[in-house]
Amino acid sequence: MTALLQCLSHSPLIGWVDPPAAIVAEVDAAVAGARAQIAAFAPELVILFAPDHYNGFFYELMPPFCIGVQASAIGDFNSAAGPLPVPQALALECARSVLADDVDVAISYRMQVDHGFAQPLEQLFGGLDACPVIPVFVNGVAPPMPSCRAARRLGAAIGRWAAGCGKRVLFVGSGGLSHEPPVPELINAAPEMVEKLIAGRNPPPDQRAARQERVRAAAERFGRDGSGLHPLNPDWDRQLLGLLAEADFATLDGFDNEQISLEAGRSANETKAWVAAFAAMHACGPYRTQVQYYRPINEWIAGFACASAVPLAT
Ligand SMILES: O=C(O)CCc1cccc(O)c1O
Ligand SMILES: [Fe+2]
Repeated sequence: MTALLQCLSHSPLIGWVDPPAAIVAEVDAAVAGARAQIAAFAPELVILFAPDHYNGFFYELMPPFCIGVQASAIGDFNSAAGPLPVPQALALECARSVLADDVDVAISYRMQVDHGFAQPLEQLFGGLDACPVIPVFVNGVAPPMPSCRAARRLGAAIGRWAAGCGKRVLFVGSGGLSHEPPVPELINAAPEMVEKLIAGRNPPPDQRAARQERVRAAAERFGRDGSGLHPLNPDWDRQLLGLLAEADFATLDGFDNEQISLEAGRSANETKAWVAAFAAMHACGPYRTQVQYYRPINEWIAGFACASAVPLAT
């Protein structure tokens, strides 16, 4: 087996605003299963698709997609901080191949990433530096956003490169599913916030703390009585999981960003990281998907899912 896929929702609220212990235990068991499957596979390279939440990417220059050639995690909430072990030559080779395939992607030699990247690496590997990783930013938060179709085409191009790179590759997708946490928005923002969204790298600690406290308070309320935020949408989540499992990229290509936001919350656009990861896996051959876990978890503001995929022919 030379390819494996693991997708999972992220939430920085894990450990901050938790659902009942039995639910936390369910998620822990699902993640432990994913870890064991990955350990048995022993990946030589991780290609990690994930969004950002105005921690590393800003409107000063907001690409739809970006491959990190050098990258570090900023450590928001309680996520790990520090450099990611990016194999530079491989990341460049990947970018070159994708661009030669007529799929445009930015590259960065100073990519900053947040919990969207750090959390899956911590959950699946116990830390940031366990395995070489090519981080791929997918803009799932800052409008105007790339389409599902563009995410699928990016993933497929990366998958075609990965299929020929001679390594055991683990594709990881991070984010979603349905949710709408209180991420700031450029539209209607006050001038001070506008500046932060355009050029807000490395904010002072008190500003970061205030922002995190806003998210925490919203999660507490949403967890208590389901109020204050766009409701999670289990039907939408299950439909998405079904389409990914069936590799029905034709239907996924037809998803519209506005419609996603209306039905499943604005941050459901993060699930393009899943679409890209599954498309990459699909480029390596037919696969079989296992949904290891799903539950809408208000306390974490997330339709929370774990799904893996293995090649059919093994
Ligand atoms: O950083 C932020 O402000 C948003 C944090 C956040 C909360 C819940 C679910 C998420 O997927 C997420 O990213
Ligand atoms: Fe997120």
